[in-house]
Amino acid sequence: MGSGSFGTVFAKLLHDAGGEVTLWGRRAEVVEAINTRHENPDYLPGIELPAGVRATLDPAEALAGADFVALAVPAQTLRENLTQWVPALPPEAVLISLMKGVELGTTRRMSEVIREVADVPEERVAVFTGPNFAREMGTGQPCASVAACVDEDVAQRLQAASMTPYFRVYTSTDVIGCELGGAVKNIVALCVGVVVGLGFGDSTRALIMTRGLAEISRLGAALGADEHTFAGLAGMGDLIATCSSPLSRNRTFGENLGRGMTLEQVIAATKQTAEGVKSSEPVLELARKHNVEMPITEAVVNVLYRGMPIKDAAISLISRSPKPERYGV
Ligand SMILES: NC(=O)C1=CN([C@@H]2O[C@H](COP(=O)(O)OP(=O)(O)OC[C@H]3O[C@@H](n4cnc5c(N)ncnc54)[C@H](O)[C@@H]3O)[C@@H](O)[C@H]2O)C=CC1
Ligand SMILES: O=C(CO)COP(=O)(O)O
Repeated sequence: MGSGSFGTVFAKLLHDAGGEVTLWGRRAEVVEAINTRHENPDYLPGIELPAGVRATLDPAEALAGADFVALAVPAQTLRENLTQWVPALPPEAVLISLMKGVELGTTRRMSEVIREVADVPEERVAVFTGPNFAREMGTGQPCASVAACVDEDVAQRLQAASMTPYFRVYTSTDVIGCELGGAVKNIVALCVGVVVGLGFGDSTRALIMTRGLAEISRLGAALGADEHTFAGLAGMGDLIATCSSPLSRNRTFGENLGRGMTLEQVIAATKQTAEGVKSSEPVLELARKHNVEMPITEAVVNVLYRGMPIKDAAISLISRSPKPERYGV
C-alpha cells in the first residue's frame, strides 16, 4: 500500500520471492506506468519491474485476499490512510510496517499506530527494516533485512515470503528495537548530513554515528528493546548505510542545510520522504518522557524547529560536560 520508492521495490521483492503481488498507488499516472511500462518513472526510473507486479488505484482491489499487507506511505499519513483501508483489510492478514518514522503529536511507533487504527493484536503486526536503499534493492544488489514480530512464527512466514537469491532476511521478536533503529537513524543521518555539508570529514562523521548509536540504544533500553538489536541490521547496519550514502534523503537534507540553504529551500528541494525531519520532535518528546538524554536529536530539533544556528548547535554538542563513554547506557 503505497507506490513510492520503497513500496514499489518491496512489491518487486515479494514477487521475486515467489509471491503474487498487487500494489496500491494513489496517482493514476504512476499506476498506469507500472502496469504498461513496468517502471515507476517518478520514484525508480530505469528499474524494470516484473510484469507480474500489478498496480491499482483501488485499495479494496489491492487488499482483497491478501495474506500480507505491507504499508509504505509516509509515517505522518499512515493514520489517515489506514483508517480508510480498515474496512477492506482481510481479517487474518499480517500487517507489515515498512515505515521508519514516529508519529507527530502521539509519539507512537508505526506498529502502535497500526494496532490502534486496525484494532489488531500485536501478533498480526510485523516490521520489515534494515539497510535497504530502494534503488539498490531494485537492481538486485545483495542486501539483507530483519522481519520482526512478537510472534516468531509470523516473523518466519514473512522471512519465507521475502527471501530471494539476492536478498537475505533474518527474524527478530524485538519489534520495538527494530522500529527505533529505523526511525532514529534518520535523525542521526540528518546530523551527519549537516556535518558533511559543513565540510567536515570522516572523523566527525564517525563521532556522530557512534554517539548517535549510543542515544538510539539509550532510548531503546528505556522503552524495553533488546540492546543487541542495535548492533544488528536494523540498528548499526541501517545507521551505517544511511549516514554513508548520498542516496539517503535524510543525509542529503542535512547536507543541504550544512551547505547554507535555508530550511524552506531544503524542503522545496526534497521531492521524496525524509522521515527524520518530522520524526525528530516526537522522538525527542519520547526521550524526555523516559528521562533519556538524546543530545544529537535535540540539536537537530533545535536547528530545524527552534531557529538555532548550526554553529551554536555544533558548539552545544562538542562542549557537553565530560562523561565516561558508557554514560547512561
Ligand atoms: N526509499 C527507501 O530506500 C526506503 C524507505 N523506507 C521507508 O518507507 C516509507 C515510505 O518511503 P518511500 O517509499 O521511500 O517514500 P517516497 O517519498 O518515495 O514515496 C512516498 C509515497 O507515499 C505517497 N504519499 C505521499 N503522501 C501521501 C498521502 N497523504 N497519502 C497516501 N500516500 C501518500 C506518495 O505518493 C508516494 O507514492 C518511509 O517511512 C521510509 O522511511 C524504508 C526503507 C528504505
Ligand atoms: O532507510 C533507508 C535505507 O535503509 C533510506 O534512507 P533515507 O530515507 O534517508 O533515504
